[in-house]
Amino acid sequence: MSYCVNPSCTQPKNPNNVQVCQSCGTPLRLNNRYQPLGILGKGGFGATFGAADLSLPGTPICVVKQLRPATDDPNVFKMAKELFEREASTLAQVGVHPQVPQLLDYFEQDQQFYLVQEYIKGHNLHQEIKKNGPLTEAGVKQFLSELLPILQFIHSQKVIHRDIKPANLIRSQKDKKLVLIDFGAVKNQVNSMVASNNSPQTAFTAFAVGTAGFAPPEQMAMRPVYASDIYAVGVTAVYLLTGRSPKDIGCDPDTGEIAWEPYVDISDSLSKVLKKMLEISVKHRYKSAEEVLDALAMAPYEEGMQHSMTTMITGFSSPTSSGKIGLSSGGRSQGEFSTGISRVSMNTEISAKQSHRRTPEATPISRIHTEVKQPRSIAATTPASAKGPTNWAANGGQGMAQSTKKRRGNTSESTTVETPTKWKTKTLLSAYQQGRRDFAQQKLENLDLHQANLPGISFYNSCLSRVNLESSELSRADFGRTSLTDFNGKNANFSEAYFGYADLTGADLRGANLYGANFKYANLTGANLCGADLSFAQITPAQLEAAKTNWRTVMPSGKKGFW
Ligand SMILES: Nc1ncnc2c1ncn2[C@@H]1O[C@H](COP(=O)(O)OP(=O)(O)OP(=O)(O)O)[C@@H](O)[C@H]1O
Repeated sequence: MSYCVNPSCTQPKNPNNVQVCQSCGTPLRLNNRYQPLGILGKGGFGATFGAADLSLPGTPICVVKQLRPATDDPNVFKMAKELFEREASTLAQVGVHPQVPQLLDYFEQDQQFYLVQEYIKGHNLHQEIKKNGPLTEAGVKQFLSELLPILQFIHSQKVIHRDIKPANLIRSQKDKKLVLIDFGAVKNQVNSMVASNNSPQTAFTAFAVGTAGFAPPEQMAMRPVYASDIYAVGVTAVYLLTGRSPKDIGCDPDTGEIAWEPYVDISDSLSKVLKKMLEISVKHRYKSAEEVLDALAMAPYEEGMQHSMTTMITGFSSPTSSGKIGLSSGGRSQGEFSTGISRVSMNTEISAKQSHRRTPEATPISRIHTEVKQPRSIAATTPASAKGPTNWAANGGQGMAQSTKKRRGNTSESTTVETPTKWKTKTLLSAYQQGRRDFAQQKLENLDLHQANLPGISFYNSCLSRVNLESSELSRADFGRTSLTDFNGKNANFSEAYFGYADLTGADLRGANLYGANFKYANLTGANLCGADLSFAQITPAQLEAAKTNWRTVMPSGKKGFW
């Protein structure tokens, strides 16, 4: 089929072999090269088409965005054209990032402007949530650790996206990477021009500056800043956690803030980060993607410190304000990175315990820390489909190890800990195949998992010393605080995996794909990174110094053997 790009054509569908529209006579080839096949979306500024590039072997599919300047004034048209060209070069600049569609071409035809982009095959996050249900806390953290580095990159190129929302984030079918689409820069730039010209009829039709509910107030007032994208990422994270759009959540009538907190059941640390991302005032919001990544990386430490202080003051470990129980080591609260399902079951247990326990002298602090949040019914918020095996994040509760109660020291304080399951290669692979993704706090030493296909798995705070993961698929896996000493990760795919605070002493990562991996505060002493790909990885020169690298190692800069 050939699709007519004339917006007023009444019969845009044409047979494949015709050159001009049978209904309105508009040429069906753009720039003598692109054959529009169908419409993907339509707005006031133009439309977006899927098209075949006839000039290339195999006629690959691409995306053609049409921009219509609604003007008869030649001066304004000239200005719009200049702006379009300038913006096309900006899009070309950000399109070098592998998680942004590449700009393939741009041209003008019949007084309309066209941008040609790489076509990203896959579902967007709006579709994924509709199909599989909301994500767990771990899933949302994973999402943030994937998206924020893209934001870091585009901001470093002095570009503000202005329309971040679930529908503009496609999970690429090819490599499962998240791709940020729809840079609204062109139409918004032109809109600003229209606004400054004070002649609303002159250029492209003036349209929304982002999407209502996702865009912050300063952007709606036509004053977007980098932090405007951070706000939109925050709203997107809330959508992923709740499955609700901002319009279905509502806002605080006094402050104008989106009132999302009653709809989620997440750790205090993530809640704090989201709150700051969603600050109405730019002054109080995170200023950069890096600040958010830092806050997320520090969050477990902060909770650990808070817990230690409680222990010092009350003399024993007690539940935190969110109902989680601290570990005796003073580390992070158990279950902090677990799925919503596992956390709910743990809270239930605490609630039951609380009624039997002798409460310590009620100092204000102990009162705060023994307050237990009512567990929310997961069934009320999670659709049945979310529990099915296709949901990669919401079903971590499946096959959870049994909970037991332990007495600690002579304090008679009891807590709930998960008894580590004795995992074998077969049981772990089969649990993963059945949909389980949460393998946090497990003992998995010496397992043979070579060539395993485990994308998105969470081994948070587990022990994987000497595990064989050679040539395995572990993109986006969570190895936060995991012990990976002397493990074999040769030629494995760890793209965008999280290794924050992990111990990788003596790890073998030769030839591994570590694209975009996050090594915040990880110990890489003696780790072998020869031939590994560290493009866009978050790793410091000191960490690289402590590890082994060679001329084949692709450094975060994208260059071989150079920092
Ligand atoms: N590079 C791309 N690869 C694959 N699909 C794309 C790409 N760019 C856009 N799309 C899809 O095309 C459709 C239309 O996109 P487009 O950005 O033109 O408009 P929109 O998102 O409907 O509106 P707006 O730009 O006002 O947000 C969307 O469904 C989007 O997912």
